[in-house]
Amino acid sequence: MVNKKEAILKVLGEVVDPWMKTDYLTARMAKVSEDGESVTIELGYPAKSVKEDIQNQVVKALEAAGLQAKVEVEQKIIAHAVQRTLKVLPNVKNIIAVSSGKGGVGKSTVAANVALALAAEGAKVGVLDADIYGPSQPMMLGALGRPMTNDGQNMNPIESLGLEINSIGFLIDPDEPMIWRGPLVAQALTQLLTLTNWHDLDYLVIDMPPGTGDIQLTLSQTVPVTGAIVVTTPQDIALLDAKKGLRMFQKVNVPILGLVENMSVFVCPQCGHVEHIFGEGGAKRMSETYHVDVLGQLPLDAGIRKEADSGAPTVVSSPDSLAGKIYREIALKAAAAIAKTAKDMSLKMPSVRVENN
Ligand SMILES: Nc1ncnc2c1ncn2[C@@H]1O[C@H](COP(=O)(O)OP(=O)(O)OP(=O)(O)O)[C@@H](O)[C@H]1O
Repeated sequence: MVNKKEAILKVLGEVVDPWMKTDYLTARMAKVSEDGESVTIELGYPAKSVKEDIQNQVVKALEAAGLQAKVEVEQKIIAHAVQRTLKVLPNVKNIIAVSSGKGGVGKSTVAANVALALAAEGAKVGVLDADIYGPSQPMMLGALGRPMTNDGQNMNPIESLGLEINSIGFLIDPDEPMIWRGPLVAQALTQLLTLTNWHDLDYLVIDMPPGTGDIQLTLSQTVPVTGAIVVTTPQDIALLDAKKGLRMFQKVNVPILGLVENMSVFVCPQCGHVEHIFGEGGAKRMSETYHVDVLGQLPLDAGIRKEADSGAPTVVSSPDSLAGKIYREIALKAAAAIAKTAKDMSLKMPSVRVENN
């Protein structure tokens, strides 16, 4: 006779997590007590807003199989693997690079909203503004002032809207043209990353400089990135650039968490008419060709611009708007995609030392 624990595990092997699209057994997220009286689902992504749905989903699946148990849903975010030649930072579990093939497609707006959405789901989140050409995170996130230092070497991030923030904008003169060469920029950004006193972050969202030149390539080789989000607009030319971005990350073995298509459609505020101003279906075609997910498609929306430019992005100022909902879905899908990547094993591996006796 099959005991209760085994029967429950069999059911959990058929219940698919809505964000990871994997069943709880395969994803190794389910724990069942020996007597089968209690079930714990340990999510690898922050999920405050969806925990209850997941709990109901599991309870219902068990009931349908004639089983009853106390079901709890918890979240435990761990560090995942980065490029083989690099090490995960000790105080940042996962780094998400938000990049775009060209400027002005809404990369910084997506980065800010995704960071806020992850924080709203219960994660500890930081933002590193590495966009040397237009550091806009301090303005978008209302992060005023300059990072202070206690020891003359490390900087304390600025705190705003529940996030820890540091920006290259604090260190450069925004009125001076940026003429640094790639290696110098990468060096400055790596220092900004490692010399900031991040406080045990689950995710650090990096707003990357736009483009796919040598600065971006050097960064993708020197910053320990867990996964990348590529932002694009539907225009063909932006998509061509986005393709270069995808290939760049694939070349350096950084998993692509997915694509975000920004300014996808225009919805007329007067009559509700939907217009595909910049063409239709580009991100979908690209996702099929490159086998990457589309995390979300955002409309061209005056609210998004106003909210971001006034220091309170959509996720905090209109969380229940359509755009707010799309940003939250993008963040959940990206975090779930990270949860599916390989764990960071570097702490578990003994360090090898060769000694001459
Ligand atoms: N979906 C949207 N609808 C309307 N306006 C938007 C949308 N997304 C972004 N914007 C606005 O477009 C402008 C450019 O966005 P953003 O700064 O995020 O782009 P970017 O790709 O980071 O540019 P760069 O890399 O050149 O700094 C901003 O004023 C922003 O508020």
